[in-house]
Amino acid sequence: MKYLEFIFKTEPCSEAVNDVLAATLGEVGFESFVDSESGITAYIQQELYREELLKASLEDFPIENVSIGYTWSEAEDKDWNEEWEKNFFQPIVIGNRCVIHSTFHQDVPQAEYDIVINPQMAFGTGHHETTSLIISELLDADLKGKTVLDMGCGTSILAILASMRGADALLAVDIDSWCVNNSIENIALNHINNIEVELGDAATLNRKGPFDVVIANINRNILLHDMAAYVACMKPQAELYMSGFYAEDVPLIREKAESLGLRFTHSKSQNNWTAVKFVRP
Ligand SMILES: C[S@@+](CC[C@H](N)C(=O)[O-])C[C@H]1O[C@@H](n2cnc3c(N)ncnc32)[C@H](O)[C@@H]1O
Repeated sequence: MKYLEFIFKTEPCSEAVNDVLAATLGEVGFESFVDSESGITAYIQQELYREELLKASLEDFPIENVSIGYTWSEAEDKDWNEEWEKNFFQPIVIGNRCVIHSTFHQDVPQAEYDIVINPQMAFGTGHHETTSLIISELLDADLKGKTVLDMGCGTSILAILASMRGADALLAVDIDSWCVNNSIENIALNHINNIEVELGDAATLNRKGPFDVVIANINRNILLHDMAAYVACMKPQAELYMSGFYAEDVPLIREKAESLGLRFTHSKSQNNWTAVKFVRP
């Protein structure tokens, strides 16, 4: 999947301005944000980019007297891979119980659950708040013998942990063929044999399941759009864990989930990124 890299310059360049800019960009399809000295760098899937939406959102920027300029270019696939390996991906321990590392790491800390992944271009090393929040939820959940759907699986890190915690008959789905291939590789690296991987989106869920647990760490707009399809393949008493949005988006997510008959259990946040849990009564 091709990504575009946007370098935004903000004036004044403050943390508050850059946080609001990241939230604004998230609403028009941008996925990841890196702070820089003069603003932020943000990434969007090429096919999701709409110039008119970006311009309209910047015109409506909610803080007054801020000027925002940008340049963009195509992000090279191979650079992402190298960047991850060189700069970003260090072993991480979550909840003192789950370590995530790659095959190239030495001196990996010991933990109850040891997940090895080669992320390449797929999202999901445990370093992003949204992944870490869902991992914490899965460490608390009773997954023994449960059927699990991992929507937007990325590296399949969440499905792999769910399988290690006793879940059975898991399905991992991603819209990006890079993620599907990477998931297959990671599942094999962890010697797991009960996760199926499929390329697709919510449309592929027709007649799948029903599942005891559904996980979806994607983004606010896709969750709002696809939540009905997730609920349609949940058993009674099934749990739905979602992340990929900010604390201020919870009322919207909750309103949608409750309109589909789900019961809100709780939400948890890290650096304003938020995960929620719902149950189907
Ligand atoms: C934020 S990443 C989460 C990856 C991993 N589950 C984790 O928690 O680290 C979101 C993933 O959702 C995938 N995705 C985006 N839109 C999707 C859709 N409509 N249906 C399924 N997957 C989608 C992306 O390709 C990406 O791999």
